[in-house]
Amino acid sequence: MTGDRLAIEVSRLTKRYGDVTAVRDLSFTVEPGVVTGFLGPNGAGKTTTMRMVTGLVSPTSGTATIGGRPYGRLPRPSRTVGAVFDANAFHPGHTARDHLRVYAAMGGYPDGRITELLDLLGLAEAADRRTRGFSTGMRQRLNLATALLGDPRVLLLDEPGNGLDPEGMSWLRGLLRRLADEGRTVLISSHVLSDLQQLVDDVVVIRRGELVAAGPWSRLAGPPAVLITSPDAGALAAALTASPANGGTAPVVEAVGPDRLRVHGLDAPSVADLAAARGLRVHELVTENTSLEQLFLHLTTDKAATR
Ligand SMILES: Nc1ncnc2c1ncn2[C@@H]1O[C@H](COP(=O)(O)OP(=O)(O)OP(=O)(O)O)[C@@H](O)[C@H]1O
Repeated sequence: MTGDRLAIEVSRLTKRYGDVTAVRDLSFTVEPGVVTGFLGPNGAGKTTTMRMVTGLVSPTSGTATIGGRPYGRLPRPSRTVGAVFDANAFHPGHTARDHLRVYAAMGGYPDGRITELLDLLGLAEAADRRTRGFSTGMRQRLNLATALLGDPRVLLLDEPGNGLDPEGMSWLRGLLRRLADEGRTVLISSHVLSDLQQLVDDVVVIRRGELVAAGPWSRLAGPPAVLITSPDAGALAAALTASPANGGTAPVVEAVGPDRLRVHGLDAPSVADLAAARGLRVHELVTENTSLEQLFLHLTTDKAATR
């Protein structure tokens, strides 16, 4: 399947466990060639959804397909989809190489692939050590190596950054970026939103099993705000709200301190020009991008969810 671009399609997926509805009527698409972040508070249904996509859990209703087919109907599922769910699923007495040998034998992959992956995942030196002494970061690397054995076109990783130090995170970002650039489909869940921000192109946000938002991160984040410090903040706020921006609507101005304003709907040069035209003093002007964390909190609080 080398070179295939396979989207994941989740359509009206529902999973009930007795009285608990873990996932409810959930639909979204994960595109190939980009890294998609799967976000949601604890218990939102991320793992259940990923398990349904990989055929480990059967849906109560709805479908999940990869390249148009359910996981169970893919011709060679383990060569098409690599998934990581549990960072601790190793035999403690096995070395990293033993662990990969077992999985390589099951999938019919050559031994050369093991050495290649131990190198790629930065585990060459630890290859012959028993996994019982592995740090969480090393376990994450070994899990990823296991998922990559079949050179899959689709990767589903549940919290792959857990336990990685900043250097490990930066390495993981580079690796996932490269895999996506090769046209693979990469879906990762994470709690550490600041780590994801520098990595994801698209996001899918769920809450209590339901979709809250999905799409390119840059679109969901919206245009940046402008943070301005001015001893003439009051006069500047009045001038800004009286000035229609490009689209004809006035910018929204928020007071964030006695001499600080946050301006939405007008870019930094326009704010500066307007202040200069009115003879108002500006001490500081900063463009402020929405963080993934801000968007996440905005989308997953009760107030947002009941809109
Ligand atoms: N096998 C199961 N039996 C009963 N309830 C379950 C089962 N698996 C998950 N649940 C419930 O379904 C809901 C969603 O759980 P899930 O693990 O999918 O969420 P999550 O978003 O991955 O959470 P976390 O970020 O905490 O891992 C939770 O209320 C959980 O308790």
